[in-house]
Amino acid sequence: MTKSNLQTVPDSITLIQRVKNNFQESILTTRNCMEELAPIIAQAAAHMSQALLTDRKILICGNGGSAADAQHFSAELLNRFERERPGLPAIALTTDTSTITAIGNDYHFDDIFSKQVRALGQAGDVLLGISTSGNSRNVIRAIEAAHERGITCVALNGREGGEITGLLSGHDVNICVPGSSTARIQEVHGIVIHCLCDLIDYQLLGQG
Ligand SMILES: O=C(CO)[C@@H](O)[C@H](O)[C@H](O)[C@H](O)COP(=O)(O)O
Ligand SMILES: [Zn+2]
Repeated sequence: MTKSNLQTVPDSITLIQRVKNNFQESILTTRNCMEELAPIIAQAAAHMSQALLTDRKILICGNGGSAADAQHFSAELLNRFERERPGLPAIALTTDTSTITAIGNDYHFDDIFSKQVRALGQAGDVLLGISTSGNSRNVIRAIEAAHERGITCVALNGREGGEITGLLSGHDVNICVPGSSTARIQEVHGIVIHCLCDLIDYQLLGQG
């Protein structure tokens, strides 16, 4: 973008008001789904704790900001959250550029997660698939691959849940954040991820 493409810089009052609008929307989106999502998040955390207590693991995938969320969650599990504890087995399927580029190049970008799920997943693991639209093909394929392997799926999605919602079955859990803004949905996803960490630690270690 060149300088001539730029609009005149708005005054700081306008900028401050925009910041406040962002905060306001984020607060509303979060408040609107708290009651509805709390029991669903608890259910997802129970599946994850059960997997971890039986020597299974958590696999996580998503694109863009959700790839960052996948890595955020795996880091909290592998290292620690708020309390001292041994590391917990979790793999963000978004990090190995050699694997991702090889699969994307030789097969299709839609397969970058599903091939890893088939290679690494075991029955009893949990897959956390993150997508604000619920329509990302590579996350959809990862869920299909997880089902083939007897892996429980937790979908962390948004809007009306997209295609992913229709794919879920059995013990799968659908954590769907209503709203139309990807950014606002992602902000709630951040809280959900920290709730999952908190509940997993509580179920594994008891009251801190
Ligand atoms: O973080 C953002 C937007 O806030 C973007 O990087 C966003 O995650 C990407 O456009 C993703 O590809 C969107 O995918 P999804 O959430 O619909 O599955
Ligand atoms: Zn983002």
